[in-house]
Amino acid sequence: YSMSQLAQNYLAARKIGLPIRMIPISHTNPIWMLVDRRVLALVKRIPFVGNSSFTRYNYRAWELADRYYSHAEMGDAFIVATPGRNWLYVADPEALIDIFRRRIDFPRCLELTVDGPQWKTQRKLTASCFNEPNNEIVWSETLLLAEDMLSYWTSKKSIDSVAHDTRTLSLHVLSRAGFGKSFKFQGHDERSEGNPSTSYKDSLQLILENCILIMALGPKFLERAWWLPRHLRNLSEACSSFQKYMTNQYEEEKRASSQGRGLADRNLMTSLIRASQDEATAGNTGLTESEIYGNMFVFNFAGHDTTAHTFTFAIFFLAANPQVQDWVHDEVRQVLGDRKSSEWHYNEDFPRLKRCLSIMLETLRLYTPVPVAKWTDQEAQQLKVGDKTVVIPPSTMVIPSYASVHTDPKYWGSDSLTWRPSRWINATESTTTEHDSEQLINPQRGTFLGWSEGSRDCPGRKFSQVEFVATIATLVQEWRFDPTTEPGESIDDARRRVSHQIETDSAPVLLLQMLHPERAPLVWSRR
Ligand code: HEM
Repeated sequence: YSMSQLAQNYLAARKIGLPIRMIPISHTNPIWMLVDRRVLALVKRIPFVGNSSFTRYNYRAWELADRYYSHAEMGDAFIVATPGRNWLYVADPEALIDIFRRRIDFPRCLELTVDGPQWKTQRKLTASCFNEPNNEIVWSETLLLAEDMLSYWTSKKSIDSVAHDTRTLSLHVLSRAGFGKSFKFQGHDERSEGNPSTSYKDSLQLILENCILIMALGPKFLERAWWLPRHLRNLSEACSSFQKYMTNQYEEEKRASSQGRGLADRNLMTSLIRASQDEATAGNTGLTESEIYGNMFVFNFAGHDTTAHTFTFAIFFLAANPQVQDWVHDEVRQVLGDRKSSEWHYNEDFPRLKRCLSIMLETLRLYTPVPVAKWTDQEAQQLKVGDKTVVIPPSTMVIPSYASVHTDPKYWGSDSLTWRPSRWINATESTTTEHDSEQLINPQRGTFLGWSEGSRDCPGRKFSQVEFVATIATLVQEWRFDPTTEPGESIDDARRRVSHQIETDSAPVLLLQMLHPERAPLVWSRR
């Protein structure tokens, strides 16, 4: 059956007229996904078979290892025919912009949020909550948390919990900027077991750690199933306690607004309630209570691991590249001097910390955490790729080749595979100070898609940038960090080991992440 499906898909792919590669197993087959890398590592050793489309394309996220090579061989678009669907990979910047623009023609394959006209209302309201007052909250809360994280890290001989601690930081920033709830940072060894049925933070943490399970089983099922194992019952308690918290917030904001005053705090939840009520007052459709809860869940889900994984990659890249640490440190000293973080100002300081931001951009360029998959759904679609127009049949996956456009030497130069944040900075004619003459470059449209593009791009882009810049500036202002050395290893060897680990031990779990960052502990020393 599989082979006949593959043959049919191959014939359909031939009609499109683009280069084709065939793979015998669908790379999204869940059983295959459990063993794909292990099996292929064995197959690679077999002479003649070892180097084939099967070993090259038949696993999830092969794009990361392949970078721009397949597109260099086959051009800006090619098809991988599988027994499931045909997958069209596109690396032409203009065609990509066209795909992102045509939201209806190329919908997301897996919808996290709603789509259609309902989406339009929701997006308008949700986007309005990601505003400058909220970014200011992100800035000040991140500074407090990053300061505490740094104190924790520098109080230890070495740190092997970077990934864990940056997840805590990102969760706490979300709970403050999302719901108005502040929590003190607790490092990996300081964390006490909380009670998810009474604590808002513990319930949110448990929910985010298990969101796929919750989505698969459904909160209603969990609620009714008293016979489930303890862990799942805890999860159910966390869902209801979190729901209670959201209901309280909702009622409070509604009360405040019916008395003609909004809550002073412009967090995402209160802003969303307010925006929705304004919309209803103007005679348009606002959001229902459950739509507000749904959106808050999506904000948390979408803003947690994305930022935390990016932090982990960036911190390990910095540990492996001390010269880049010095380069960012220079900027932080020029912009912030000796000022304590309580005296840093979002409006004045954040826009000047361009080198700090370039660390994030360069990390996302090479390790883009969120894969975006579109498809043609039930209709055939035309797409212009270069000077050729192709007709893509229904039910074809359409994949923006991030890993290719982000590393193609055509756009990024001959060292495109090297992590070099300074590529994002251009020095222009000097303005007031030497540092302020530096500007962030604007890459050619369609060649950098870290936060996606078009009407469904990431509304949390600036939120995540503010969080990232505030953290990096805090970490490098007075301290430097290096990998610990293993017996017989020089510090340069240790740095090479960390670079190698980033390259070879990163893969998608839910999102792309470093798989075992704890294997490379870091040590902190004062500058
Ligand atoms: C490094 C950090 C981040 C990266 C790389 C990132 C990337 C992305 C990407 C690529 C998408 C589009 C996904 C798709 O089309 O399937 C997206 C969507 C989204 N992101 Fe982010 N994101 C980040 C941080 C955040 C944060 C901090 C928040 C919120 C606090 C957030 C909220 C959202 C939401 C709500 C969507 C869905 C938008 C819609 O469907 O209209 N993101 N993000």
